Amino acid sequence: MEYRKNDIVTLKIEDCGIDGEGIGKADGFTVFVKDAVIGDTVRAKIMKAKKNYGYGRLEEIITPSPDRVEPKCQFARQCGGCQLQALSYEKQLEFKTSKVRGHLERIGGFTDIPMEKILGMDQPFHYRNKAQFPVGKSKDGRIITGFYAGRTHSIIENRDCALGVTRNKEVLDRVIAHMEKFHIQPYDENTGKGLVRHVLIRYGFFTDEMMVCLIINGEKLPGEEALVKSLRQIPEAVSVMVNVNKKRNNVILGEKVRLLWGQPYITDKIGEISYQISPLSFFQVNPYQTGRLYGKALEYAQLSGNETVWDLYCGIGTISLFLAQKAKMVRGVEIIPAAIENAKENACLNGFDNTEFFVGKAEEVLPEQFARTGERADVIVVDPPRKGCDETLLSTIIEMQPDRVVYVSCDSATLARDLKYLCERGYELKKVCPVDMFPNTVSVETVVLLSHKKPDGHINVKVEFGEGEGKVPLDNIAKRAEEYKPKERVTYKMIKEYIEAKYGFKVHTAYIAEVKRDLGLPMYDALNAVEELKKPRKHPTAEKVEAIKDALKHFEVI
Ligand SMILES: C[S@@+](CC[C@H](N)C(=O)[O-])C[C@H]1O[C@@H](n2cnc3c(N)ncnc32)[C@H](O)[C@@H]1O
Repeated sequence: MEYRKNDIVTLKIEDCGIDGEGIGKADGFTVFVKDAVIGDTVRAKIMKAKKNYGYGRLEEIITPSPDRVEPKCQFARQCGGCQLQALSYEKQLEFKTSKVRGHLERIGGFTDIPMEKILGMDQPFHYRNKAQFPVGKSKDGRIITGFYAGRTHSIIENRDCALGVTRNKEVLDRVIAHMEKFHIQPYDENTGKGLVRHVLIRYGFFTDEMMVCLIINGEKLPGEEALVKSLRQIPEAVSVMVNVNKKRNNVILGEKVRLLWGQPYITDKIGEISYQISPLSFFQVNPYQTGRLYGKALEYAQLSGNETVWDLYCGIGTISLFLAQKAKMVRGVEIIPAAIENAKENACLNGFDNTEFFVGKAEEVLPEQFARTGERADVIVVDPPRKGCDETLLSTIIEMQPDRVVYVSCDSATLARDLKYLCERGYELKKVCPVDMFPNTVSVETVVLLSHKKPDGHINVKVEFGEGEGKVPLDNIAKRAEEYKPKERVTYKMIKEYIEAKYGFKVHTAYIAEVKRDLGLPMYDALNAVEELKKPRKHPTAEKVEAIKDALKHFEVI
């Protein structure tokens, strides 16, 4: 049956989408319902309808799922941060495990997946060591801070997020009081006017050191000394900074930082290793789980002390130093120069002399170094951003033939794509362990061990097809051929329709092509492609990039 906009449907929710939305069917018509969880029976109003599927707004929970729980945060439904707070933690872990498994099966083509039990948390709240609160104004003109409502830039006022540290509230109270006292205006995205854009707070869970950094649309903040005086009353404060961002875009941090008081970093520990973390550094946000994640990477690396290891996409050297405890030599590569400075400092701070760090793109540094020295690696660890590894890098790994590859991933779709590449060229999937770094959200981290298949000789096998003893039945071949049949081609039109239905905006073909290119997906030459563009090409906004990636995931392209 086909449904139209504004129709009301009753559904049993049977599945969970990649963004945590409930999925159910009404007379064969699939409906995605935000805020519905598996096991609920709900009434939903169709907001967008396509031929076979639509998007519904939750109107009523007729029978709640046995796995439904009361969200800890009163803003859980409006806020874009926690998509799964209404689902029991046990079921969240099941959802994440099946998300990873699904990607490995569908995108990677793996069948027997050596999956370990997901590493979850005992207390899945107040785990974030970093928070970035946007600052704005309420309808009645008050200065407010909180979080953006899902897929919008309107602020839900909340100084007490259930995922952040409880100290955040005191910092925000003091910053807002300072802004009111000195008549400082929050930044307005629409006009580009106003000063304070965000408040960034970082907290060292194992050292109790706190950094407060105000991101401002200017060089100076009125009453800087008074602000420092106020924030210093918080016993954990060790650093007060400003970050200058005058650009009119969605990127939170600018490049320039200025110290107002204290030290330009906080220190925190993971296991036995100390790290200095500055406002711009990438550092995992869940320190409890980070130790377990890195511990798993170290376990998979199987180091005895004689190995040469590369840690690619190394950030401030977090995994590198963990590995350096047990390896002969660790070489890290990272694109951000400041992070490499931190990595070197962190190596000194912890007394390691068996590390070396390179600034640059992993896909350029590794082939260059391999060509220059010819030295192979015993183990290669990769921890790329969501888009996964560049193909040049993967082909260099194949050439270098390390015994083991440990892949740490924050996006199981691109992970599956990259594993397929490596496993088609001599590697074997040995272990997969999902780690819940972000409870109550749909994200999941995964650690994977691949080992190199070393042929120890050749045997000749004679195969006879047909029926009868010792013969391979032709049915099996037909079955396998069916499995390998190419999937329906996903067209740009399908992607555009999906995005318009789900997000309510249109995306240009060129934008889809750009995202595909960035993800390293195969591109086909357009017949009408021109060599030079008359006008420089515009790029999609972050919101459109996310929508396109979502559509590519939906159609299982990634
Ligand atoms: C997911 S983070 C991992 C950082 C680190 N391993 C950790 O656990 O803290 C990915 C890192 O890759 C860096 N990066 C992004 N593209 C890169 C590239 N092409 N080559 C090297 N590093 C890159 C980012 O700056 C970021 O620090």
